[in-house]
Amino acid sequence: MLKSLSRLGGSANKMSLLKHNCSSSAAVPQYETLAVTEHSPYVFQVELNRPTKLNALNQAMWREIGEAFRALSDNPDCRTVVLSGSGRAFTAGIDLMDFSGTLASSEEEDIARRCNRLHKMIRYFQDSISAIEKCSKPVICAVHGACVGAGVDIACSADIRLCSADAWFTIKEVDVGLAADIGTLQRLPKAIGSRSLVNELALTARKFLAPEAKECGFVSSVFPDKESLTKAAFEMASGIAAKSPVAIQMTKRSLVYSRDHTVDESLEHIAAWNQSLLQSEDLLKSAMAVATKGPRPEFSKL
Ligand SMILES: CC/C=C\C=C\CC(=O)SCCNC(=O)CCNC(=O)[C@H](O)C(C)(C)COP(=O)(O)OP(=O)(O)OC[C@H]1O[C@@H](n2cnc3c(N)ncnc32)[C@H](O)[C@@H]1OP(=O)(O)O
Repeated sequence: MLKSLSRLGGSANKMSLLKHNCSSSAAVPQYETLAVTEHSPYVFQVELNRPTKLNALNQAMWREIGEAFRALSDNPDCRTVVLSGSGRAFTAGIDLMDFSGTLASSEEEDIARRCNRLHKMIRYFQDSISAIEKCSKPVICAVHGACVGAGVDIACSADIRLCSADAWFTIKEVDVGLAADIGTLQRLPKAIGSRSLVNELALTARKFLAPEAKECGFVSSVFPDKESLTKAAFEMASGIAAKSPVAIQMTKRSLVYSRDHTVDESLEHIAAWNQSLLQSEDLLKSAMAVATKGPRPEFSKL
């Protein structure tokens, strides 16, 4: 087995020597409503950071979530992201004061122009939250306390959801006179098994607590408190970050693609990608380490 692995890796080994540690660290941008930090090598944290307003999403936060996840997607120093909230809640959803200001229109604005503006605004908010799903790096969403409205949109866009025992969720939109339009109605039915439960939660806006979130598969684990949740989220993130970034990023890409396509389309999708990625040095390094029971390999930045 080792002989055939080394044949496979002849050119990959040379490439590895040339490329190893060639790329330099990129600076982490600063944000008004988010705290973005490099927690440990290759692991970043994005913290919603308006704790006095329970991390309600104002205009700046809508903009910055999109900006931050697009930047992390392109940042070779980032391999996994933990997304959490500062203070006593994950988020209380859209900032209702800020939002009512956005909805107000001047008397000169006719219906067509108002519709045009609102359509753009909705698409802009959607793009911001979709940037989490489109981020090439896995995003682990760690929810504690309230997760309301737009918070559920955010959680639905993450790859892995964990929560603390005090977490509670509500698809609150119908209670504030809205049909949810930022992704929950599109993504939640694909995240949990029961269509009836999705419909019930969206139509009644009733709270669901951590045990129910776990039981229905919305979160994969519940931890006793925020501290243990955060610790577990970072342990998971570090474990993922230690693996081949080629393998991890392609796995995320394939999982997201497969959710929205047929099995046959998805098999062709991964075959088309893997005809290139099977030639990566990461495959050789990882397979060698497994075959020789050797130490975990280091991987070049991606
Ligand atoms: C195009 C549309 C795009 C997106 C649409 C998204 C839809 C949604 O997100 S719908 C959900 C909207 N959010 C809500 O309805 C939640 C409102 N908040 C609450 O119900 C409560 O705050 C709570 C989450 C149950 C927590 O209650 P409590 O523990 O008693 O804290 P409070 O004293 O109420 O709040 C503390 C502080 O935060 C401010 N705040 C809370 N939520 C919001 C919010 N959504 N928008 C703006 N501000 C909020 C609250 O006013 C307090 O601020 P003070 O300055 O201390 O008064």
